[in-house]
Order: sequence, then C-alpha cells, then structure tokens
Amino acid sequence: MNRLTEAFQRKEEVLIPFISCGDPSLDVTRELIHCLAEEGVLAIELGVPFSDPIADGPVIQAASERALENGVTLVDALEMGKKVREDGVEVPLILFTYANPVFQYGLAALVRDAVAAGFDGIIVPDLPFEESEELRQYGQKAGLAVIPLVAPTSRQRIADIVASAQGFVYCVSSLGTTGMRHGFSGEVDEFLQTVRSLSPVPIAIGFGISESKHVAHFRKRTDGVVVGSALVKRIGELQSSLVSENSRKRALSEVKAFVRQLKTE
Ligand SMILES: O=P(O)(O)OC[C@@H](O)[C@@H](O)c1c[nH]c2ccccc12
Repeated sequence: MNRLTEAFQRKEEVLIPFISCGDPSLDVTRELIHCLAEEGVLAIELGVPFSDPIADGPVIQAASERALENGVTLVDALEMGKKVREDGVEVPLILFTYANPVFQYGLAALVRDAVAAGFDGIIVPDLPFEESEELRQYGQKAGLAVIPLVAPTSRQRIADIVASAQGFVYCVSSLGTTGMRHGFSGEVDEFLQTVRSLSPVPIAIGFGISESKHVAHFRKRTDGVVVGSALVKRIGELQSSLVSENSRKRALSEVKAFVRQLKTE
C-alpha cells in the first residue's frame, strides 16, 4: 500500500499544500518540504514549473516564472523527491506537472522514475480523463496514483471519472483558474456530496481555499483540503528571507505558523 492510501486511512491530517518546485530556490524547496512535513500535512503537491500554466492564477504563475528563471525542470522535481526521501521525509509526495513535460519525458519512463524518486501520486491537470488511460495503466502497475481532477459537472461524467480513480479524487471547487477565493457557493457542498457518493477512493477539494474557516468547513465534507495560492503567496512574500542563510530559519517558522493557523478551527 502506498503512503497516500495509508495517510488517508490514518485520518490525522487533511491539509494538502501545493508548492512550486524551485521557488524561490531548490534548496529552499527542500527545506520547505521538511517544514511542511514537520508541521503535519496529509500530502504535498510539488509543482513542476511550466511556461504555459493555463490552469493557474497569477500567484502560481508568478511562482512558476521564478522557478523557471532558476532553470527548474521536471528532472529537478524528481531529484527533489529523491533527496527528501534520503533525508527521511515520509510525507506522501504528489508530482504536479502539466502534460507537455510528461509526454516529452515519456509516460512509462516518468512513472518508473517518479516511483523510484519516492513519489506516491501524480496530477496532470491538462490531461483530459479520456486521454489518461495509458498513464493510469502505468501508474496502476508501478504503484503511482494517477489522481483525477473533477469539476462541477454532470453526475454521469463524475461517475465516469471517479470509477477508475487512484489515490484520491481532486474536486475542483469552481471552474476557472487556481487562486484565493473569499467564499464558496452552496453548490460546492452538493457537488462534494455527489462525488463522495460516487467515488471509490477518498476525495479532496482545491481551488480558492485560503483561510482556516474554509479548511474547517471543507474538512467535514472531504478527506483532504488543498491549499496552493495562499501558501505560495506567503512564500513569495518571504522569499528574500528564505534565500539568505541567516534569516531562513525565521522565515521557515513563519511558513510553519501560516500552515498552523490554517489548521485551527
Ligand atoms: O491555488 P489554490 O486556489 O489554492 O488551488 C490549489 C492549486 O494551486 C493546486 O492544486 C494547483 C496548482 N496548479 C494547478 C493547476 C490545476 C489544478 C490545480 C492546481
């Protein structure tokens, strides 16, 4: 059984932070993963920067650009997994990459190398469900959960998507791009109920979760809550302290405090 399944079964944590690999540097990413694992999270989404992040809002686009300026690639993200596993980090890791780098790398090779690097799951947001069969088969064989995204849509389409879900189902709270939202419509709760009733695996919600009251609300209706932009924004605000050796420790404790406050009821 992989770390992801075990983590959901333990029901201890619900937070799934997203961070952009290499923002503001690879060294800092490695320390951020340690700091998130120490604070206690369900899993970590490690984003591979991409030049055309169509599903990302301005905060994550900016993080992607900073990481691309550092020349960060999919290989660096795989290397990051390997390093933190060697460091003894056991938190489940989810490789988060757009489809283009995946096809360039080669599906079978990527699944093999991601598992070898200690990843437990992969999310490819712009790979339509209809085109994900091959990746899902490789993932199934190798023990890498290919996690589907499902947006508010028809019940039938949700049923089709979740039927073959691995790891968990990523429920997108609303259409559009990633980014902090101040409120969520009542339809989101109905959507979550529908996915919950149809999904054979745990469900998590993402898009716009940025405050502890959102986490408190959605942790009652899902098994995991993804926070990306709000955390990436905080990391961006702290980047000058994070990159300098003598202020990094304090900046990392600020990141920990940010995650901790998200978890308070
Ligand atoms: O940033 P938000 O609104 O907190 O949403 C999570 C999101 O950042 C993360 O899961 C993610 C990053 N890039 C994506 C692209 C598509 C779907 C999801 C994502």
